[in-house]
Amino acid sequence: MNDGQELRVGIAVLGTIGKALAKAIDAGIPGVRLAAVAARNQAAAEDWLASLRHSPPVVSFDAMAELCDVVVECAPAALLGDIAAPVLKAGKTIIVLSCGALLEKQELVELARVHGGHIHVPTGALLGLDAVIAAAEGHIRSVRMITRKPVRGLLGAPYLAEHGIDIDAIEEPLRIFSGTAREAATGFPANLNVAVALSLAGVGPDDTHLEIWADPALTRNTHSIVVDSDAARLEMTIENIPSENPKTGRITAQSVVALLRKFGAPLRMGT
Ligand SMILES: NC(=O)C1=CN([C@@H]2O[C@H](COP(=O)(O)OP(=O)(O)OC[C@H]3O[C@@H](n4cnc5c(N)ncnc54)[C@H](OP(=O)(O)O)[C@@H]3O)[C@@H](O)[C@H]2O)C=CC1
Ligand SMILES: O=C([O-])CC(=O)C(=O)O
Repeated sequence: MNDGQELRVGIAVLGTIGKALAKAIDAGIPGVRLAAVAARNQAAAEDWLASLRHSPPVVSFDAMAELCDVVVECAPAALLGDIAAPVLKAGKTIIVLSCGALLEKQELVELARVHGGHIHVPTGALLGLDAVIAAAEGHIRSVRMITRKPVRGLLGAPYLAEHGIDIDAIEEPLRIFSGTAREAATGFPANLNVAVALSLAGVGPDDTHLEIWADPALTRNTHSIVVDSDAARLEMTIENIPSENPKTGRITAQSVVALLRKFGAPLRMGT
């Protein structure tokens, strides 16, 4: 925090989630200020930001770590290390949406530990992480998730090309993947962050089982989870309305807004 105890937030980068977040912060979250934004096309970003009430500077990832207390990573997964490392080296907090990439970047957790920084994975497009985290304080016997997505929410995933799976013209639901959250993170880096978030909250990426279905009749990204533990059995489903990016549910940005609001709130709900 700076002297005024105002939380200075940075957004990296200005895609679908980034823009929704920038608008929400600009509209007003008590105690929170949009202090900087990173984007690869500086001129386009400055153009877009000019419509905000308070337009922040467009800066590099390194400068963002200096200017902000908290940085929200909402970029392609391949950029996670470049965005997070300077933030963590500065002992600050990074909110990570491309959490699938964290599995291959465990050194970031060590950086956070050494420098007193924090990595926060929000609930994002999922539900129930609070209950899964609580269940993990006891013994979880199994975690299973079934994801069903419209075809356009899955197109472009490397797993499809690697396995010669063509979903363009399917007319019936097709199971395209069955495996662990870790395998899904590699095969679907832009589509299944939620499975990795669930795994990190619960029993880890190698013991969290996942099926992915492409369903041409669906309009929503749907995740159904069953957790069996010695404290509770959880059964939960979320049907996400896609944003402008068909891979990304609208609720994802709202999850981060809710988290930022919590940082400054006298009454904080949830685990
Ligand atoms: N944890 C969760 O629950 C969820 C996580 N996600 C993840 O959040 C991340 C962001 O999602 P979303 O906002 O929908 O993604 P978008 O595709 O809408 O935005 C990505 C942005 O990244 C920019 N970009 C691409 N390459 C570079 C680069 N080399 N340097 C700087 N910027 C670059 C693009 O810029 P340009 O406009 O110039 O092309 C674009 O603006 C993704 O990794 C997604 O998988 C999404 C949903 C849920
Ligand atoms: O997992 C993701 O990255 C996104 C997702 O499924 C959703 O928005 O429903």
